[in-house]
Amino acid sequence: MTDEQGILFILSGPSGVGKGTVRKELFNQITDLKYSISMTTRDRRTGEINGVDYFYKTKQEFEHLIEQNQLLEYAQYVNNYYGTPRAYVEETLAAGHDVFLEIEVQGALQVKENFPEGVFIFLFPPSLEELKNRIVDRGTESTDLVLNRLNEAKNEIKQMNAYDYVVVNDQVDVAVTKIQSIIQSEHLKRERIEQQYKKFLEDEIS
Ligand SMILES: Nc1ncnc2c1ncn2[C@@H]1O[C@H](COP(=O)(O)OP(=O)(O)OP(=O)(O)O)[C@@H](O)[C@H]1O
Ligand SMILES: Nc1nc2c(ncn2[C@@H]2O[C@H](COP(=O)(O)O)[C@@H](O)[C@H]2O)c(=O)[nH]1
Repeated sequence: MTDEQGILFILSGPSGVGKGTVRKELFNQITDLKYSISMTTRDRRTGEINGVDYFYKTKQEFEHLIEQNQLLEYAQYVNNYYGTPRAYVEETLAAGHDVFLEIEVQGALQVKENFPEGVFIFLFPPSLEELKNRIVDRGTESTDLVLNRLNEAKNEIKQMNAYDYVVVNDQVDVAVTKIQSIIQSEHLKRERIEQQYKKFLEDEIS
């Protein structure tokens, strides 16, 4: 057991619930958290930057990454691939930094199998009506894609029991404060376990 490894935090929840908005505000408050930039085959939206919002890949490039086992998890979500680069996450955690993933539910469940010690947070909408308004008002998807994403949302919400924490995103600042508290308490929990383990080893030697 070592206290050098960082903690992996996974934020997921339905499209449009506000994961990106909450994550960006969280990163304004906590500067020593590292964001894992995902790979995707979806088209770049206006204003998005390759290497900042995502690494944009062709389907062929993405499937090559899958074959090379370079993804910690990946999912097909509404006709596109999305995935987390394995090397960045493993190397950053090993260097002692916390890593933050913002991913959909199928991918989060894969991470849970490989990294059960991760901290899984589900961001929940105040209502389905509000979720729909947020996706529509964002204006980034066609009507068909909004409907596909809302259908996915219902399946995703059914799986929120698999998460360690559920945070309602009614007001962004309140959701951010709750996630900050989760991060702090997870650190305290691990410090206490570490101390108990060290004490156990000392007692055993003496
Ligand atoms: N608490 C909130 N109250 C009102 N509007 C919000 C709130 N949080 C986010 N929004 C708005 O909802 C829309 C969707 O937010 P955002 O893009 O962050 O969602 P997301 O979960 O990251 O979506 P996706 O999974 O599709 O990337 C944005 O227009 C954002 O400004
Ligand atoms: N399984 C993964 N899901 C991811 C990843 N990166 C983002 N996402 C999620 O996909 C949907 C759609 O995203 P959008 O940018 O097209 O709106 C959303 O829920 C994202 O959180 C990933 O690496 N793996």
